[in-house]
Amino acid sequence: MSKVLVSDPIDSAGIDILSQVAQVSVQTKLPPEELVKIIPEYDALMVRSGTRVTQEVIDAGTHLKIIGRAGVGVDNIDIPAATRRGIVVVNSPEGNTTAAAEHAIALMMALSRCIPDANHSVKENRWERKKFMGSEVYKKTLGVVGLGKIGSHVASVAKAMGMKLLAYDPFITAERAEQLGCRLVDLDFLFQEADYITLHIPRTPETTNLINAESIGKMKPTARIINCSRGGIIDEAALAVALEKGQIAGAALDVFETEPLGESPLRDLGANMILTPHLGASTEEAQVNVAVDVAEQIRDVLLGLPARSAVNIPGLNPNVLEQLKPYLQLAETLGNLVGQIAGGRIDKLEVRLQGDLATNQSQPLVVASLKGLLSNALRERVNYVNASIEAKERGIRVIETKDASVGDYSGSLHLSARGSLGEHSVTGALLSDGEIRITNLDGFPINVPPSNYMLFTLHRDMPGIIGRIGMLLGNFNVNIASMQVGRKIVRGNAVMALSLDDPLPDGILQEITGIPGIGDAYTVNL
Ligand SMILES: NC(=O)c1ccc[n+]([C@@H]2O[C@H](COP(=O)([O-])OP(=O)(O)OC[C@H]3O[C@@H](n4cnc5c(N)ncnc54)[C@H](O)[C@@H]3O)[C@@H](O)[C@H]2O)c1
Ligand SMILES: O=C(O)[C@H](O)COP(=O)(O)O
Repeated sequence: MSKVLVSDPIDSAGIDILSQVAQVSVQTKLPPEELVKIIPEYDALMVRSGTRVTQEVIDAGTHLKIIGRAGVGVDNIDIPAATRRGIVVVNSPEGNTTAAAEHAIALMMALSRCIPDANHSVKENRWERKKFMGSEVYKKTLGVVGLGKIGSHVASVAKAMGMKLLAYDPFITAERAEQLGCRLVDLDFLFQEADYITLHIPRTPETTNLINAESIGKMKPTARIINCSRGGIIDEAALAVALEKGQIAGAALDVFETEPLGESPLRDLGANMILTPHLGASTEEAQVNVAVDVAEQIRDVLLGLPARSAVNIPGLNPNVLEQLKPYLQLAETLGNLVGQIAGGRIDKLEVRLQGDLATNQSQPLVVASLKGLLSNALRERVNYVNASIEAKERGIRVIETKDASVGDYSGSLHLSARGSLGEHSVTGALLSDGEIRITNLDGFPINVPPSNYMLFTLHRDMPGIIGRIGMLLGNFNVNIASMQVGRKIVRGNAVMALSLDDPLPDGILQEITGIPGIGDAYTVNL
């Protein structure tokens, strides 16, 4: 039975799902060295933001197939290290969107009405009505930095509260912003005009310290900043100085450069600074959502099924995956086949999507073809995660082409590989029942299903060849399941494709190529 380590607090709904297929061990607050020590035992690791999944952890996790992040941000996981090792990393891109957006709104309201300090004051037996004079958000301008899932939700709630909305997001269109009731503006304009600035962006080199002394200097003295996205996007020292000096009116932070927040000047500020301990996703609903979402994906991957929200499988978004699922197996089979025929070191692979298939995204089929191709050398070590990297490291040049013209099949996939045994090509298609057919080999039309053991010959189309091959295989006690010849002209060159019930014994290829008229022969195991 597979083993899953859960190293952060995860809702029991997720643990129940994992327990259907695996032995689950929940061990939170593990010191890093302890995690490295125990991780070799596990097939899967499930975390939130509390566990740092470093390269050391990943390298030690020799059995790891999947790392699941029950949440959005995967910045605590070394994704390149996981990708190199072929470990799929999944997250829950939408499970806590509402929770995080509502927390941002809650912080904005708490800031505008001094709620935390007023609460504290009453509990301390004071009644300071004058001290906690608030300001309304109605008709104020909210600047949303990052108009993705959470930013959009915040915008729609703020709009309902009567706020005017500005947005900065270099990756969305003005039309999309308009649909959300926002005016897309440049960052400086947003800083200058906004009464409230809310951040909903990932931490990247571009966004690190986006809010700093200089950008704060552009803001109104009445401006208030909310950060419910990632620590490090605000220069905390600069913010503390600005609040101390009254350069801006307030800030509310849920996330910090270092978590848990250690010694910090932010702690010394008054009602103009609200701090929460990374609570954006901490609602009962969000925790069930993310736990179920990620546990289901871990379960599926452990059962050999694809994950719907893998962050390190390029081009495989859930919708595309669903649509292309039958073709992925076709691509993998053809990749495997052409890899064995081309043989040895492959330096070029052309992947051509033909007919109806040409309307699809090619990337997933390229990855699947590479996985099949490389499985000859790398066996189970190659998967959808690392196939492209492995191909690149082996110097395989990949050419993707599309040809919308329809041939014998409405949609087909053509692979051509150049290897140490020459350049070979194979085409395949799916029948209406989803069955795979190999429809062409090296330009010769055939129509054979793939099978475990296959033999292909390139020969002269002349009497006696088929019989002699049949005799030879019979002598070696190899049973022929099906046989087909593909030729372009009578008595010209031809291809023979045989599906066999038994593996071909060593040395038989030499005897086959010794038959007069046979040029080349290839054994293929699919
Ligand atoms: N506090 C919490 O507990 C909590 C919970 C969930 C998510 N988050 C964090 O919130 C952030 C937003 O999450 P999301 O689900 O909305 O992500 P998302 O990917 O849906 O949206 C992010 C948006 O930021 C935009 N963006 C990227 N770089 C930008 C830049 N340089 N300037 C402006 N915009 C930029 C993107 O175009 C995108 O629209 C993430 O950092 C996520 O990790 C925090
Ligand atoms: O990226 C996220 O999903 C949030 O930061 C939530 O993190 P958490 O799961 O540790 O609460």
